[in-house]
Amino acid sequence: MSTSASPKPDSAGRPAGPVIELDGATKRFRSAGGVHTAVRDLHMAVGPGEFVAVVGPTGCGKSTTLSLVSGLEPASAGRVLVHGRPVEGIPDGVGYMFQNDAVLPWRSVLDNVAAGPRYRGAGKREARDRARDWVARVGLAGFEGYYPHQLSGGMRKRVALAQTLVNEPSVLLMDEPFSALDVQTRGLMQDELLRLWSGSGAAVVFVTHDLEEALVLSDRVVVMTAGPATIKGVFEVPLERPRDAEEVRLTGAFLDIYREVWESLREEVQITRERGAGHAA
Ligand SMILES: Nc1ncnc2c1ncn2[C@@H]1O[C@H](COP(=O)(O)OP(=O)(O)OP(=O)(O)O)[C@@H](O)[C@H]1O
Repeated sequence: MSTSASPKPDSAGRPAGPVIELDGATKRFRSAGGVHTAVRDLHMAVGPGEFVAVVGPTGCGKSTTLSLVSGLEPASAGRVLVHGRPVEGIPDGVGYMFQNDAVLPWRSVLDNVAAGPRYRGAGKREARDRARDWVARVGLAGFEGYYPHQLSGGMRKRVALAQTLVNEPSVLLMDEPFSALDVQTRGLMQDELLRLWSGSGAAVVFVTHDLEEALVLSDRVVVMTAGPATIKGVFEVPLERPRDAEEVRLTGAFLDIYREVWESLREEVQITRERGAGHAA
């Protein structure tokens, strides 16, 4: 795993080294049925400006891993660090995007995007100026006054992207943000994300069921085992940037890395399916 070590603090005065670090992180949930281990002994480091995708079988613990980084859930054992500091609550500089977006139906596009900066203390005018800029950057100039119900699914996702990026996160956590979109819109959003992320310096952890999506977007793919999730393998993605989401999947290099990662993932998917069949029997 890359640690992108640099001897000096970054421009925001943050410590050098990985932006995200999981060091033996484990999460156990207590329920009426007893204690359930969701993720176990995770070791992972993500440097500034790195894009890491996490894939694994259904229910293995991918979302739980993101919850540990975002501070939504405390680790039961091990350490989770963001910018070199232990995560206690939601760390500064973290932005998220989930499958269900946080676009509020009663607010216009502009007000939805301006809400984050307002909440973080920006004045009304500054928040709206920044929001207007991001609305344009995600390709929605002219739609500032529209309400979410007047937008297509893809446009709504663009609003959600602007809502997240307007806060200029140094850590971007994405949990299947495009999985509800049709295939074409999904490809467009993948391109859009790559364009907006490139040069932002943000460290991204992107959870997806879709291995193609993982490879199109990331520098590295982390394959998780059937639950409780631990890291089975880490694969560097040898595809040049900038990438075109539609074109890159047709290249020989893409097919080679796809086969290699799928070989690893397939075994875990199979284990999960067999367990499911066992439960159904
Ligand atoms: N708050 C919670 N309380 C109890 N169990 C939980 C909680 N959150 C998650 N789990 C359990 O932890 C395991 C991992 O769940 P998680 O949502 O992290 O998996 P996932 O890989 O993201 O799933 P999917 O692929 O379906 O999105 C599951 O068995 C789930 O039921």
